[in-house]
Amino acid sequence: MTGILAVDGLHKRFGDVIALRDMTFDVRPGEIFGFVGSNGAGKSTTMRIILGVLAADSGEVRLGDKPIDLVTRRKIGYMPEERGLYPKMKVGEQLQFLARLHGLSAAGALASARHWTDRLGVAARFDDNVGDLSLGNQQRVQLAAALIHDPTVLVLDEPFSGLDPVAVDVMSEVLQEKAGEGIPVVFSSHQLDLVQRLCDRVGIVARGEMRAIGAVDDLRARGGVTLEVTGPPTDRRWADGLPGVLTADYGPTTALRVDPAVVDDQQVLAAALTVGPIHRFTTSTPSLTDLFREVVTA
Ligand SMILES: Nc1ncnc2c1ncn2[C@@H]1O[C@H](COP(=O)(O)OP(=O)(O)OP(=O)(O)O)[C@@H](O)[C@H]1O
Repeated sequence: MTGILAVDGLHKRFGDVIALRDMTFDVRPGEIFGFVGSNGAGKSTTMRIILGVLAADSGEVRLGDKPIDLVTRRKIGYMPEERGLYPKMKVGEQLQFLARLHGLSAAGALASARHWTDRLGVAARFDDNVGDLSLGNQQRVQLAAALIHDPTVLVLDEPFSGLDPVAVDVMSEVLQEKAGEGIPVVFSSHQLDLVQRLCDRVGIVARGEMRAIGAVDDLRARGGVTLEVTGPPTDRRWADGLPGVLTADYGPTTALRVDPAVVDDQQVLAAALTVGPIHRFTTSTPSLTDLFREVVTA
């Protein structure tokens, strides 16, 4: 049993730059947690501290109930932002070498290297030097390197950057599979459509601080719901004063910001029909991208 990965109150300063202020979140077993934020927000710094590559000025990282130490850190599968493979070493040799470092037997290391290169679609490159692979294929090998020792936690810094759509699908499937085995999975990404699709929960960071955290749908719902109505004449303020209608932006398509707990969409539709025919009536919630913009620019 892995337990919760808890990042608790991390502070980190580089000279005058405050990289992290009270960075706090947790990732539960079986959960995929998306870590998003603008460039320089502090994602890589947080991940490096989790891995112990960097020390925090204060705060703590725990796995289960215990502060993370050298032994528990070895159980983490990590994909660093600066990809750390040796370009002149063969794919298979490199993976076996990393597996042996994690304590696997020679036979176990070979089996694991074969398994992951096959699973990630780079089996044909087993005997090629890493440096001769395309960047996307190198990234698949980098993921294999993170998985080679059957980790009980996954911490991946921008695993999707630069991947083609097929590789994105393979990477997504593997992350879902590992979460399905009950391990905590955290990854950073700027590809918010992917984060929205894959993650159970998401944390949005800006300037070293966690600004919003929660299930993607809950965060989106917090951003409000908009009813869009196409059809009624634009000069009639037909929605003013209806229960649950917060603002109304009249036009060829009228956008109503509504409180979903109060509004009755059928009442809104009936009110619209009193002034003219309705051609379209839809509900929309903000995307993760809308929310991200709002949070990081606040
Ligand atoms: N070794 C370092 N020395 C000095 N400053 C650093 C160092 N590492 C990070 N920083 C600074 O700390 C802040 C956070 O950087 P970090 O790399 O964690 O951001 P990030 O969210 O991963 O960004 P990106 O999305 O661009 O990768 C930035 O202002 C960065 O310049």
